[in-house]
Amino acid sequence: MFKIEEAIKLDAQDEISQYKNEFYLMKDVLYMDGNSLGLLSKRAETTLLNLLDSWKTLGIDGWTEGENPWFYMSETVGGKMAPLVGGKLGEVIATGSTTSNLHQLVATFYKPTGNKTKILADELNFPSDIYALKSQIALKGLDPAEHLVQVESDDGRFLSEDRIIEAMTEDIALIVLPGVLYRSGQVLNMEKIAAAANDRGIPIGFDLCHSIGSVPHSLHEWGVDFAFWCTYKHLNGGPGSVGGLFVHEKNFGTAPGLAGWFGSKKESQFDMNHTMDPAEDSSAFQVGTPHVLSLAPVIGALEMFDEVGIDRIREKSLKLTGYMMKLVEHELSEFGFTVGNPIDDTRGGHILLEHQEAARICKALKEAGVIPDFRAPNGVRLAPVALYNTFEDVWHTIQKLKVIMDEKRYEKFENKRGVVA
Ligand SMILES: Cc1ncc(COP(=O)(O)O)c(C=O)c1O
Ligand SMILES: Nc1c(O)cccc1C(=O)C[C@H](N)C(=O)O
Repeated sequence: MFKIEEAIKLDAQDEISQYKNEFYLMKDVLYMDGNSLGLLSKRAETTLLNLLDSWKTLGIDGWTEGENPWFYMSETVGGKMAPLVGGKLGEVIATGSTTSNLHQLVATFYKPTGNKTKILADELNFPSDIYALKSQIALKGLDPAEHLVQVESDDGRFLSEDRIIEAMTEDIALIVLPGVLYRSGQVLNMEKIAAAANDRGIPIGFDLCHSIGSVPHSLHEWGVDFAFWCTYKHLNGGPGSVGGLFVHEKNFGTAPGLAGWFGSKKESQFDMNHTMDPAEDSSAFQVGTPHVLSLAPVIGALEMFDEVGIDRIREKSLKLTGYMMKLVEHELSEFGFTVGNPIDDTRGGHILLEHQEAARICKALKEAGVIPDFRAPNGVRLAPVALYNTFEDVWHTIQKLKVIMDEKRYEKFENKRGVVA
């Protein structure tokens, strides 16, 4: 069970193991950071190079000609992401970044009126979301200290769905929550939470940065009003690759809070009228010219999700993290780690090991050829990725961590994070 032979056996049983050959794996490196920046695949590289070629050979005509006409790319890539979030065609658009999409969606769906003026969030979400929510509240002339309600966590790791639902009181005008928590990897029961929000008539949106490409979603069926995400983590779209958003078709026709000409109907966009004629679907929530160079690699990266399907990815991901947790328990029990992720199937695509020396343990792991990431104040996140990591990678990672702990190799580093952790 704990010997390398077990890892070799598990790899031999893995039906999607061939996909690791699609990626540029770094030499002598065990890459466990797909939840911050996924690796480059050959297909993503190809679609990026093809895009450059279309610019080279077509110039301005690249907007409407060539393999992937730029004018329609946001819609076509959105369509390819739709199965990953359980959206219908037209409900998903590739655009913006996580934070800019959140701004767009809050500007659209946050309509404080009468006593209903507050936004419900949580105290564990990624800081950028909280900054955006506070600034949107301030833009309405309201005080964020009073109008942002953050559901508390008992242990700093997990949120209780029941507590979230209890906080959906009369004064809540909008709800924004993560699908998977960025530190602990807890998968929130989005279906249950969305049903409660729908019952109370409160618009609800989810940040899917850590869940898209890692866990399946059925946003349309669950009645979620909107969602937003990045494509550079589990989708392997590259640093700064274009993000995405979902708007449920029940909300089509809602005027975009932040308007811009790329939100227009395609056929009238170039009429140059000063009265906007917004698209009838999620396209309406685009603002300016798409960042086509940062969108191009996403096309190739998504092909593999289409071929494999999110259910098989989730199945392997759970096996990888399950195997990793067993090894942690067996090999690292004497070194003072606490497993900070859910141990059952409500964990997402990574595990979180908490330790007071976490910052320098991460540095020692990097020195030993393992790429983790550190999350303040005490977290080592390890994300074995279904498309390119193996069970052997997991085995070697834990063996290396054991040596680091056993020989206290982390002691030569300062217990302080780097500029980009
Ligand atoms: C959950 C979550 N929300 C928001 C962000 C911010 O995303 P962006 O920099 O793409 O706006 C990140 C990561 O960067 C994240 O993990
Ligand atoms: N977006 C990032 C960046 O620009 C640099 C380094 C890391 C990131 C990340 O995405 C971090 C990620 N949101 C997290 O969960 O911590």
